[in-house]
Amino acid sequence: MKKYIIGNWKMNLDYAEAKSLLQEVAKAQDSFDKTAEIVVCPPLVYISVFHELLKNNEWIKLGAQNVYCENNGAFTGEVSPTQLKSMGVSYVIIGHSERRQYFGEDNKMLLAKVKAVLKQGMTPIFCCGEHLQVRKSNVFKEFVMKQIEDVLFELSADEMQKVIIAYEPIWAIGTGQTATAAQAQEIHALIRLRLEKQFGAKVSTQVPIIYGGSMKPDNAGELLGQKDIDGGLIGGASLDAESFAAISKVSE
Ligand SMILES: O=C(CO)COP(=O)(O)O
Repeated sequence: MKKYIIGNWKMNLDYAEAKSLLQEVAKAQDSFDKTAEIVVCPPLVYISVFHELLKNNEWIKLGAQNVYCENNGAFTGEVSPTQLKSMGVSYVIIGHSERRQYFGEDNKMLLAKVKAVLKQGMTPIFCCGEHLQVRKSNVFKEFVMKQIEDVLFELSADEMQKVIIAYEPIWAIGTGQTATAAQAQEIHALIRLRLEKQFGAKVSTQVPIIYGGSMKPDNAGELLGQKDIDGGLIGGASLDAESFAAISKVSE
């Protein structure tokens, strides 16, 4: 399966910085793995300018960090799937732990968002992952499986095969403490097994399961070398064009 290298810029960079980072990434094309799908998810406010800037660029795909579940109406401050679609967005991150934690997004909302994004022909990147406390309690596997079952098992097999799953252990996000390749692979394999039981082998082998949490050029090789790790959702290291490119390259 093709590797997915996805940069989540979160709420970082002013416009001048964001534009110059995008230009640096575009200039570094030769340093990226040509066979990987490269996606950048800037803050929403830059999406329309990035759409323009990427007009003649075929290899960098545009992603959004969030979306609302309705296409239009009186939802002050929200942005809809159709609006993102019209700005050339192909990927949408849904259920990032920061949105679950700080904005109280629950399973019902996440399912509505996943469905709304699929309806517009965009790819949801559905995030799951446990807190340190849960990891220590030893029920972390059940916890992560439940996050997936509660939302994604409401989809049809046809819908499911159009979703990317991102496993992001919360204790590894922005902490510099990455999961070991074995820890990540263990959960990825389990997710794939659950997908197979629910949706069949065809779907389970097709759904990309990517890892996020302090992925850097020096640990990406081992992580991306695991059988069930199909890419990375990269925060901090995606804010530097060279590191972002290097992460894609180590997986070649
Ligand atoms: O949350 C993440 C990506 O969505 C990971 O962030 P870091 O790579 O900064 O740990």
